[in-house]
Amino acid sequence: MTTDTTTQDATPDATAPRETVLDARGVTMRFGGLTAVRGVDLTVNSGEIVGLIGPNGAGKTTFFNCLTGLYIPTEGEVRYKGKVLPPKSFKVTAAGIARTFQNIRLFANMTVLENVLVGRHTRTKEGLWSALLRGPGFHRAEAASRARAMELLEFVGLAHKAEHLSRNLPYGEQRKLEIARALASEPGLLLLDEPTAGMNPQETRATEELVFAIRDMGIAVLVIEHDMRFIMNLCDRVAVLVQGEKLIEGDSATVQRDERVVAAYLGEPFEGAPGDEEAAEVEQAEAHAQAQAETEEEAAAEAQAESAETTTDAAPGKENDR
Ligand SMILES: Nc1ncnc2c1ncn2[C@@H]1O[C@H](COP(=O)(O)OP(=O)(O)OP(=O)(O)O)[C@@H](O)[C@H]1O
Repeated sequence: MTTDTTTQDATPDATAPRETVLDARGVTMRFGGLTAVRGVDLTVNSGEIVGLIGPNGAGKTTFFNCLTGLYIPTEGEVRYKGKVLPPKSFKVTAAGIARTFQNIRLFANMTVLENVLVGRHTRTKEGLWSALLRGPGFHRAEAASRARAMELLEFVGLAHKAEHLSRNLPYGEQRKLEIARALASEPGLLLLDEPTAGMNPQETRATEELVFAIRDMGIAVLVIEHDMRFIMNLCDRVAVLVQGEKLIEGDSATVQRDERVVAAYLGEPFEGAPGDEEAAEVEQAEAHAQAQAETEEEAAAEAQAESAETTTDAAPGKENDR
């Protein structure tokens, strides 16, 4: 009976009305003369896993940084559950958005458990005096935090390593720990920046299951990833960024079929693609260089054949010695 209730509570009701968790409108980010993100709109609703893909340098991480207060967008607005987000990352975390980083950012000399406890600080109500005096309130809060941190480690499969130093974990487990730490702030939206980078296929598969489980806990997910199979299996919706602009957004099948997306990934220019002319110039130069190299090779082969004819009495094995 108890188990049934828990399962039902954890699984989002597909018929329940969707709430807009994240609403980014016209987000633009310029660095001097470079526009890394241009006028991007994106929403994430409760119960959704949304993918953000695009070639290297497309602006995905910059967009994430605009959502999490690391960057203040040059233009545009980001709302979380209807409220405009404050331009400070710790306030964004307190509001309910947590993230992981492309380059893992753990406290290497802290234990696995301590890393998760750090992630709980935005949810700990005990103030400075309580912490200094270490009164009963502090001890109660600390015990509750540790219990929750252990639950989260259990959830990601790292409870047995709670007392290990985080720097001693294999790479795949460090990524899991980053996720546990992000979950420790009890977010309503989790942003994952390349969660499977450097993972083997089994670890990637396990991460897929983990993200589904996070969604089933009632947390909406926005994920950047280069592994297409992972994205297509996982996401309800996928948005594609190319050179800072949103090229297309749709379900996995629609995005996968779109020839502009295929072209952007394979590096093939599509009609009207930004940088078309430059790509054509590079192609032309490469073709020219190759033709020249072939002509030189032919000339060298001819010269070699001629010299072989004039030295017919060369000792056996001479050819190999050269
Ligand atoms: N702080 C910064 N200052 C100047 N330029 C930046 C800064 N951050 C990013 N850029 C530039 O903005 C563009 C987008 O970079 P970004 O890292 O957001 O792309 P990305 O899609 O996340 O790439 P990748 O998939 O390789 O991680 C790049 O041209 C990058 O060099």
